[in-house]
Amino acid sequence: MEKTAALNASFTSYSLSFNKILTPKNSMAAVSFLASFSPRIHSLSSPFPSLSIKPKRPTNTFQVRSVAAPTEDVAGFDDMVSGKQRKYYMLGGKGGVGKTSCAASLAVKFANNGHHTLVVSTDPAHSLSDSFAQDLTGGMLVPVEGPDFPLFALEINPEKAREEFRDAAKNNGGTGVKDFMDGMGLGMLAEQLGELKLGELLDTPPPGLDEAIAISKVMQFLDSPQYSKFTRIVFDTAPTGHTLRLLSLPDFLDASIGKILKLREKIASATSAIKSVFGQEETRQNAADKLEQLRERMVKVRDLFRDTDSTEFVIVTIPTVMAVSESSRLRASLSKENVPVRRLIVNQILPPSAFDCKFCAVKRKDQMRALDMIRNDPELSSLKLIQSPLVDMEIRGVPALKFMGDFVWK
Ligand SMILES: Nc1ncnc2c1ncn2[C@@H]1O[C@H](COP(=O)(O)OP(=O)(O)OP(=O)(O)O)[C@@H](O)[C@H]1O
Repeated sequence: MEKTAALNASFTSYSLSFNKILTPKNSMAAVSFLASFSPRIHSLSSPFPSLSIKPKRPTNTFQVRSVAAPTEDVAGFDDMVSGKQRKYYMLGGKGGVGKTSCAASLAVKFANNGHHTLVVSTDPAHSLSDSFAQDLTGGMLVPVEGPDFPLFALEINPEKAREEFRDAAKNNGGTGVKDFMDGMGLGMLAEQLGELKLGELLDTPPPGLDEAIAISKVMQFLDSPQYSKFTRIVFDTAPTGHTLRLLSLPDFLDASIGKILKLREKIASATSAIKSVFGQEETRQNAADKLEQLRERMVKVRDLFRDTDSTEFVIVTIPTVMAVSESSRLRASLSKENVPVRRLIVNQILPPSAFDCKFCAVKRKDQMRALDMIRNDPELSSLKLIQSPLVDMEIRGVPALKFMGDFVWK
């Protein structure tokens, strides 16, 4: 009975209805996490000065109090949420640091604050479904149940799409390729692939083709009027390497298409007289126009990712030397690509404790060293630092994501 009562733990100042996800086991875990923010410990070493918990007397309910602190507005969420113009947030970083959890919690928070929100995963190893504890697979927009305003999720599997593309190329000698590429919003590229025999290159795909398919699919959705209502788009990106290819691809395509177009012009001027005799001039012109359209679309994507007014890349990391080093390189690459970065989430920081075991004490020291490294890193020190605690339960499902969102996105 006592455990059942604990299930009803109420986290009042967060207005958190956590009951749906609490089992007797993890409810105690939640309680122990929250209890670790006791005011006494907080005054010693808490890296989260705005949080403290005060267990109520013997009533089996717990209360998290939000204590006013100068750095209360750590993430600057008010700024992120304000305005109805469409904004894009891309969350990226090293594998396993918590990108999906941070992206999903941000999407839930946007949706709970009045935005029609879309969360997109471009990571071939998707975990959005796991994070939301709902089946979001299928490559289409799927509504997420729970938030106050509509939240949709889209899991794109670029590698699978490429496989399908390659199979279509083999089986249908090109026609199936066009149908498939049309479906992906890349019909004009298919024509070029056919004409230039680029299809053969799929056995050794050009860098970034997977990401091209991912971008193209998202743009296809967002271009259509029925999706114009989405005012916040959150990308849960693949680990660092993929992300950088994704960002540099529009430039790569822009350059290649530019070259192809020039080449075509030269060939065209030499052969147009002959071709027009055989009635092929119109087809050639049509294909060139479509290629130009693709180029323009990619330029649009590239500009979007670099638009400081509408786009922001949020780096997620953990307090280890390796992760911080990778984040620093990522920031440098993003700066080179002119992608706006303002925030750095340091996730999975050990919560304060008065009684560290030897393991925890060593770990904590390591984490503090990594945090110092961030403060002294030329690429990272200027970013808004968002510190997110390691919680001793799995963050799964909308109520848990809301819970995480409330301490990360303040
Ligand atoms: N602050 C946290 N406290 C405790 N567990 C966390 C925290 N953040 C994330 N996790 C857990 O860590 C695991 C990995 O998180 P997540 O899937 O969000 O990472 P990721 O960076 O997206 O991983 P991948 O690179 O594999 O896609 C999950 O089990 C998640 O619940």
